[in-house]
Amino acid sequence: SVPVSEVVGVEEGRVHILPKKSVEDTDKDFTVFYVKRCRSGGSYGLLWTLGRTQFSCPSRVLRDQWIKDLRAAVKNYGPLRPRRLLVFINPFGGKKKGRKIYYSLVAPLFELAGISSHVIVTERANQARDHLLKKDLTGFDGVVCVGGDGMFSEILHGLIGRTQQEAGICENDPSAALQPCSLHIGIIPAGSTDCVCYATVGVIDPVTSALHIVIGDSQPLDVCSVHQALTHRYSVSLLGYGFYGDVLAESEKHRWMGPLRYDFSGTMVYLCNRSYAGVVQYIPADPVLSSPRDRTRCLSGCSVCSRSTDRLVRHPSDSGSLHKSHYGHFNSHSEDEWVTVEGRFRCVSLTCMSSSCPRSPLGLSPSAHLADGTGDLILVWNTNPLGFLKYLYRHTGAQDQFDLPFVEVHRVTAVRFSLPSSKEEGEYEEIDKQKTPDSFLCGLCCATPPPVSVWNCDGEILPVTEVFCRIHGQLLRLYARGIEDQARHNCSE
Ligand SMILES: CCCCCCCCCCCCC/C=C/[C@@H](O)[C@H](CO)NC(=O)CCCCCCCCCCCCCCC
Ligand SMILES: Nc1ncnc2c1ncn2[C@@H]1O[C@H](COP(=O)(O)OP(=O)(O)OP(=O)(O)O)[C@@H](O)[C@H]1O
Ligand SMILES: [Ca+2]
Repeated sequence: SVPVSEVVGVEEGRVHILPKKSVEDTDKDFTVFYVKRCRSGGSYGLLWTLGRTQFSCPSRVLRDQWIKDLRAAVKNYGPLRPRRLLVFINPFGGKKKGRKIYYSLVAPLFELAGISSHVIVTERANQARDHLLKKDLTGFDGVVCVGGDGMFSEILHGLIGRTQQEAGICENDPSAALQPCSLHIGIIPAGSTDCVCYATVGVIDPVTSALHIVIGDSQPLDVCSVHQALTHRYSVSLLGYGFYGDVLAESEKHRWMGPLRYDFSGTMVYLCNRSYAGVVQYIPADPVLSSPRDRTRCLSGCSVCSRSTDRLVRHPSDSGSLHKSHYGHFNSHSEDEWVTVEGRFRCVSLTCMSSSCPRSPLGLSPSAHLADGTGDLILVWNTNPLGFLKYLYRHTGAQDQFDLPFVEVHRVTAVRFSLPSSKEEGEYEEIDKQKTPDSFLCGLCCATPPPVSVWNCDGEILPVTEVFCRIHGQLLRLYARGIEDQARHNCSE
């Protein structure tokens, strides 16, 4: 059996869609297309492909009746199925195959499902963000991003910005309760790093992602806002200072290497053996609800995330509406709720989700949740080179990277990072001014290592040191359903 919610389309005759469309127009046949699951070699989640079954009826009348009823059933069962989508393709992302991926694998599925799309192939960086901020978006049910994490970040900033503009909310105000976005985002992976796709679907596969869009799956997602002075950025996968900031800054110099630049830069930065002084403050999340060390995984239908949705609905300040952040009373946090730690760190990372990716199949924080309104703060204190290598290496397998004496992980709702006050006032500011991306690292020959790092915000450099971050529960919705548990589904190999 196939659940009606997973039927993609019903066509007259004997029809094939992928890899190429062909129609044999017969009077008594019809073809049903649906989601078919298969195991994915190596990845954590399940691959979805387009299944098809042909039916033959004794008469044309009966065939037409079947088609009509099936189509009506599909329509009734899919309240969130998109009808009209705005699609942005980054033609230069990853292996520059965005256009081909969209037109050969995704567009035919949209057509089969009766979805109309307005496609924009971008001509410059930030075009998609600017479009979402300024242009008319009436009539669209969602936005599709064909590209990698960088392109997703554009869509994220455009959509959150537009939603706040329309709601009259000031994004630069760290205490503002941000308005959740009403348009869904679909990610068709076509970049060199597709971490958000991997962490929300479990595989990097355009057809799987397109099918999640077609059937109108909905996965809420926590977003971290990062504030400094009067600027703000958003992050979903990694906000990292120290090692991850340095790796990103170094990798910008080696763009020509493609995705390999992260391994190269990672090795270089590792060999530089740096640590940075800082003061980290955080507001712990309610420990009764979950813990980053509880060894659970946020999978499709996750109960921790569902309870968080319930909290959103029940919260008295939210007037029973899902479309309001449950951190509306942020200002009511008194200073004594903040926990403060100070010292030298190899890295300070904050992630709203597990951030699993092919490089690290369980992710930066394997038990983090996609939509629980919290983030995991990982503090790696300064340690010897071998210890830090052990920490990094544990990301590649199932060994617990938090079970090390110099690593701490906290589930939090807000984080502040600042420089220790013992330093002469203004000293760091001076250093900040001198720092340019080119002189930031000079390989292994550095005589005087820089005293400050930069922040890596989902793969983009934030050239600031002191930040204030807040997790906004379920600010976004993706056309996804989280990682499906392989054990709960029958699937072909
Ligand atoms: C010994 C093996 C160590 C393997 C360590 C693997 C740790 C992997 C953790 C990955 C976390 C990814 C989080 C996602 C971030 C994305 O929003 C962002 C945008 O795409 N990506 C990056 O910033 C890109 C950040 C990329 C960071 C890659 C770090 C690679 C480290 C390699 C270290 C080698 C040391 C070798 C010493 C001999
Ligand atoms: N037409 C364009 N020309 C140049 N840059 C673009 C264009 N469209 C989008 N971009 C930018 O390209 C950057 C990288 O895009 P994307 O994430 O899709 O690919 P990627 O190969 O995974 O990149 P990276 O690994 O560098 O993050 C994004 O930050 C986006 O703003
Ligand atoms: Ca979370």
